This record gives sequence, C-alpha cells and structure tokens, in this order.
Amino acid sequence: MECRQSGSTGGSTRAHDPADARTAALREEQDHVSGLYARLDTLRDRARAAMDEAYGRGGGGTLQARIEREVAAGEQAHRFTRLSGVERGLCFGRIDHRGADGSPGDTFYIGRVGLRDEDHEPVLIDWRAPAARLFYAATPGSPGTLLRRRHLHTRGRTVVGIDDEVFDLDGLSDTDRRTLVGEAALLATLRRGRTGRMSDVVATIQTEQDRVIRSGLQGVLVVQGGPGTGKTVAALHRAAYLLYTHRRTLERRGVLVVGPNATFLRYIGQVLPSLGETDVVLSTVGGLYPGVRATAPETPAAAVVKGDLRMADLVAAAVRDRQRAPAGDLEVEADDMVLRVDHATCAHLRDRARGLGLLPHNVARKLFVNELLLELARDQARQMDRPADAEDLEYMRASLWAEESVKAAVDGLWPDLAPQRLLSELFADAGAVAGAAARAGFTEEEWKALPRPAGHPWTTADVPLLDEAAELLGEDDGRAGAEQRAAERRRRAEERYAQGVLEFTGLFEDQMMEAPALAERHHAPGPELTTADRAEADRQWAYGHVIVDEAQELSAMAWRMVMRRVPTRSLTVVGDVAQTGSPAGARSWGEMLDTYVEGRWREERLLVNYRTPAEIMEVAADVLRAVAPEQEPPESVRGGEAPPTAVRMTDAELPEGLAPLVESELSAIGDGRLAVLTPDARHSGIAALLPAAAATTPQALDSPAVVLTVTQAKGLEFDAVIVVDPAGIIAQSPKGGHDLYVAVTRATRRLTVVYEDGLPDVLGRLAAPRRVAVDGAGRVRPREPR
Ligand SMILES: Nc1ncnc2c1ncn2[C@@H]1O[C@H](COP(=O)(O)OP(=O)(O)OP(=O)(O)O)[C@@H](O)[C@H]1O
Repeated sequence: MECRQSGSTGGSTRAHDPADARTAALREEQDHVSGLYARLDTLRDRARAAMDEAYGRGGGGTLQARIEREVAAGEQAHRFTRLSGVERGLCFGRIDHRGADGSPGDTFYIGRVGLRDEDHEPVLIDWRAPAARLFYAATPGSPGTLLRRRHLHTRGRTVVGIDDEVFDLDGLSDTDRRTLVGEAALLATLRRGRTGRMSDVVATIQTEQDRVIRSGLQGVLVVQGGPGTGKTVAALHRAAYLLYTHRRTLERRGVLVVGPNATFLRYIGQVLPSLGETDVVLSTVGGLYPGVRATAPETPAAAVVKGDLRMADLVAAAVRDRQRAPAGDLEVEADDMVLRVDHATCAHLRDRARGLGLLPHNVARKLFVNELLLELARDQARQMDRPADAEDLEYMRASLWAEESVKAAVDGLWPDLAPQRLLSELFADAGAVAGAAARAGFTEEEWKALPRPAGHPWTTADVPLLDEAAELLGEDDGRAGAEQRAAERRRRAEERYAQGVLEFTGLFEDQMMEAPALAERHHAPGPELTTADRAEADRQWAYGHVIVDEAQELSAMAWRMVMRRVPTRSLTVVGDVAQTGSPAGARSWGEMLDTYVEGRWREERLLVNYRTPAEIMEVAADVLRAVAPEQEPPESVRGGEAPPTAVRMTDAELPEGLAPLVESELSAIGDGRLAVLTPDARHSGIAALLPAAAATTPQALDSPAVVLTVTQAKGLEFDAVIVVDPAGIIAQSPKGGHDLYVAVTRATRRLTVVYEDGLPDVLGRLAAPRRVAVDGAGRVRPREPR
C-alpha cells in the first residue's frame, strides 16, 4: 500500500503528538542537510585552494610539469564551478529501503550532485546515478525495495517542509505511521507563479518522465505528448542525464538542442545551467547555418514548397544550371588576341568535370578551370604559331588566369559559388526557378511561391536549402572558413599529442582529465573555445546527441539538415503532432523519420498534463476533437482554477477595452506572467494598444505582460492568457485550428478569449463555463500519484 504525508516523520523520535513528531523530523532532516552544506563548503574551499595552488606555481618547468599543473588546475576549476552551481536545493529527497529481513534498510539522500564524506562514504547521491533511480521510478504498484520516498523542501539552507510517500506501512515504525498526512510536492511546485523562465524539476520528476530521461543514448527516441505533459522539461533533464552517464563521448562531441524560436530558447535557457551543464548548444532551425541569421517571415505557400524533400533535387538542378557550356564557341580577349575554344570541347570539359565521382561543384570547378585554361593556352600557342611543350603551356595557363577577361569568361561557365549566392541569384530569377523546379517535379502552382526580389533577407525555410547547397557546392566560405578548418585540424593534432602525454603520465587512467580539455588548456593562445563554441561555428560538426523540441514543426528539408548534424542518429525527438502549426510540419512521426531510421525509432508517450488546469483543458479538448479527432487530450493533474471566460469586444472597442482587461487579469495573478496571443496579422495592431507589453525581443518574457503571436508562444506558458480573435487564428493558415489548440493550452491558471462576432463553434463551451470537481489538494480526481 501507499500513503502520502506532509510535514514530517522521524524514525528515532519518541514523540506521540504529530506536531511534535513533525518538528522532530524537521530537526533531524535539518541536521542532515546542514551537514551536507558543511561538506559542500569544505569541498568547495578545497577545490578553490587547490586551484589557486596549481595556478600559483608559476609558468615555468618542463612541458610535462606544465601539463600536469594545467591538468590539476583545470580539474579543480571544473569541480569548483560544479560545486558552486548546486547551492540552491542541494538536497531534495530521501529514500528508505527495506532491509533483507523486512526491517528498515539503507537510507539515501538524493541531490543535485553526489557528495562523499572524509571516509569516502556517499552522503548524497547524484539524482542521475543508478542509486537514485527508485526515487523517481518507484510507484505504489511497483515500489521495488522502497519503504518510503521523502521530498525535502528547502529555502536557502533551511528545511522548511517534508512530503512523504510511504509504500509499506508495516515496515515503518509506530511514530512514522502516526504522522502520515499528505501534500504532494509536485502540486506545490505546479501552483507556483511563473517567472518567464523554465525551472528544473529535478525534485519532482514523474515516473513516466523518468523513463524518457534515462532511456539509452543510442537510436532515435520520440517523446510524443499533449501540451503541458513535460516533454520539454523531460528532454532537458535527459540532456543532463546523458551528459552525466556518457560524459566521455558527449563532452567531446557536444549535445545540440533545437527549439522553435529565440524566445523559447531564452525561456528554457536556465534549466541546463541549473543542473550543472553548460556545454550544450541551443539553436533554432534558422540558426543552424553558421553566419546566417534567418529573420524574415515566410509565406505559408513558400514554406510548404521549401520544406518539401523535392527541394533537394531543385537545389541540385540549380547547381547543375550553373555549370554551363557557351551557346556557341567560347571567345575570350586576352593578350590582344581573341582566344577560342569550340562549343563541343567546352561541353565535353563540363561533362567530364561533372562526371568526376560527383565532386562538389567548387572542387570540380578547379578541374574544369585547369582544362579550359589549357585549351585557351593551346589556342594562344596556335595563333602565335609556335610549338609549345608542357612547360610552356603551364606558364601560359598561369598568365592567362591572371587576366580579368579570362576569369570573367570562366566564371560565366562555372562560377565559384557560395550557398548564399547560389540561392539568392536563383530566387531572383523566375526563369531559373521554373527550369530547376520542373526537373525536380514541382508543378507551376507550387514553384510560383519561390521567386522573390534580389537581396531578400533569409527565412527559416531557406536555411535547410543553404545547408543543402553547401553540401553540393563544397566548402566555399572564403578565408575565414579555411582558417577555422585549419585551426580545427591543429586542435585535433594537439589533442592526439595531449592524449599521449596523459597516457604516459598515468593521468588518463585516473580519468583526471580528457585529452581535448588538456590540449585546449595547453594551447590556449586566446580565449578558450569550448566544445559548444567550436560546434556552433562549424556547419559540419557531428554532435554526440541531438534533441529536437517542438519537433512537429520541422519540415522534411529541416530534418535532412538536422540528420546531417548527427551521423550516429542518436536523437531525442520531442513534440506533439496535434500541435503542428507549420504547414510544412509533421502529420506523423513516421512520415519524417522513416526516411532516415525506418522502423528503428522508439516512442514514449506522456499522458499527464502538468500545466493546464482541467477547467481550461476541457475547452482545449473540444478544439482538439475538431482538428485531430484521433488524438487523445492529456489528462490534467490539477484543477480548482477560475473557469475560462469569453469576452465580446468589437474591433472599435478593443482600444478602450483591452488594456483594462489586461490590468484586471494581472491583478488576479499577483506576481505571475500574462500573455496576449493574437493571429499573426493582428500582432502589431494589438501590441500598439498595449505599449508596456509590446516588446518583441526574447527578453519580453521578463515583463509581467507580453503580446505574442501563437507561433511565438509555442512551448511557453503563462499564469494568465488572453486569446484575441480566435476566429482569426483559425483562419490564418490551413493549420489554424492547431494554432488555436496551442493558444488555449498556454495558461497555467486563467484563460480569457476575446472575440468580435460570435464565438467559433469549437469554443462553444465558453458560453457556459463550469468548475471542475477537485479534491482538497487541488487534484482533479484521485489518481495514482506516480
Ligand atoms: N515533474 C514535474 N515536476 C514539476 N513540474 C513539472 C513536471 N513536469 C512538468 N512540469 C511543469 O509543467 C509545465 C509544462 O512542461 P513542459 O513545458 O515541459 O511541457 P510540454 O509537454 O513541453 O508542453 P508543450 O507541448 O505545450 O510545449 C512546466 O511548467 C513544467 O515545469
């Protein structure tokens, strides 16, 4: 059996009054927690002293001495940083095991980091370690060897509360049994006001989430779940878990987290650092091509076409179109002569260069250029009427290449192309688009969405196309790129050397330091580059693991780009196909993933909604039934909030009416955050009515109220949400109904819908709002707690 209790129990106390027992238990836990903090202070002081000592020894000595010193200092610095990051909520749990004969067995305390005492005995278990597993995985039906799981609530270094789940009453002492009262740590956490930044949930991870977090590194794991089921938070804890468990692999190759937009990245940005992990690259799809910032909006029609896998053929066709033979013979003026190469020879040279083992365009160009110059040199020799041996021809070829007219003629036939140039010139030329699109199998109706004026800024949908072009063209990012690659090669060589030193000195076996870190520290001529820095700057970086959040939004072309970043196919794909807003996004996971890992991806489903109260989820479920009847809405864990409401306001009334509505909602939520969600086309108009909430940067999440489009609000949550013009949201795209589903599931406490002409049918329930029955703790109905 399982029973919950709040307050405290104390195994050793003799108290009979529950209040006394609670006080005694709190005191007991406080003593333990104070001991842990004292240990933390000691270890931190030691790390700091050791670091100072290592750096204080000066820069002299042999290379080996310097390396050893760097190893020691680096290790201590890392340790010091890690120990400093776990001050808040150092210890948050305790598990009591049953002993072999049924009597109380071992007790372990669970925390953000593992600590050992002076005798090397563990006094605090890292939440990611196998010994902590039951803290998250035990359920009443399957408690393993646990008698009890206890959550410790701390403020600063003080224990302010205890929350127990007891799995085996018989195994507990009399005192333990008498003091059972219940309050779930989870519900307390969920009731807190939002801050505009996601927090870690390490103390209250649920069993179904724990399965996601601790799933193996290999292969593709899909985490499908409705809004608020903790997909994002579980995926981020998974990143921390994988880095802990597979540190050797992942620290070198890095972990990439892909999110839907910059606001979202800021929203989740503090979770990993709070778990002690900083070496993770966070990026949007639009940010995955180094040097390009995709900012411009895309029309739905163009987004659909650009996201289609046939675009790979279109880009390939566009590259081939830039490998030309002249219409007639090639004629070039150089050295006061008109040099000539006939059409058939030019076409032959082009076909040969194309056919050479599918070399990228810019690499094959070198061959084409050399051969064409040779033909020009031969013609020059012929016209000068002088026999030329190989050496002469070589000389003539080099001097021809110095002629601007020759360069221009060659560029006209086979230009040196950067991806940006290829695509911007392509899209600015409707004829070129038509030709390439026809060969890729697009209809006119489809490709008509692509042409646009020269100089148009990049969109997110362009980025996978740039990546595709970069693959086909070969690296051509000029001197900076070449230098970067040379630096990377140097770094690898240094790493190999450092590995040798570590093995030689025995430090490698002690696992005191990894070769890459040593190589970096030893070299370090300027600011040190972390794995994350290097990975972010390198388009061809192969990550050790990639997590894609809101993955339903990625187009097939975006998947093609992401898959290039992770050749080992070690991925966590997190999303909800019922929330797909992008017209180029996924309708099913197989549709996107089978191309790369057919039948080899595994799926975990999250079914409990931790965000949206039941009153609001009822409304959302109506919307879901209309847009994706095959999908089940997640079950809300919480209720008892104000029923959602609908307010009629004409466009003429909005300027007068919206600001007071925002004010009254803000006062209803106290310190929390509010969002006004609008159709794309009405965003700037509504933002103009609410200047204090109109900021468009990701920092806007810091202010009490913010106006966002539904796309911008993807993945975010707010205490109160005002959805303006639901009919406009539905009508804005073929996926408008899905957008409305996203919009109404962003609120943690209060939802108001502002409409002009009649509520859309799917929101009919708002006409007769009702309360949902909840128990005393705010739970919707009794359910298995884990
Ligand atoms: N185990 C947990 N303990 C405490 N809070 C939790 C837990 N799981 C989820 N939450 C909270 O529930 C909220 C929703 O989580 P999250 O944003 O990860 O959901 P999601 O499934 O990604 O939602 P969406 O699909 O709408 O983006 C967050 O505030 C998160 O902190």
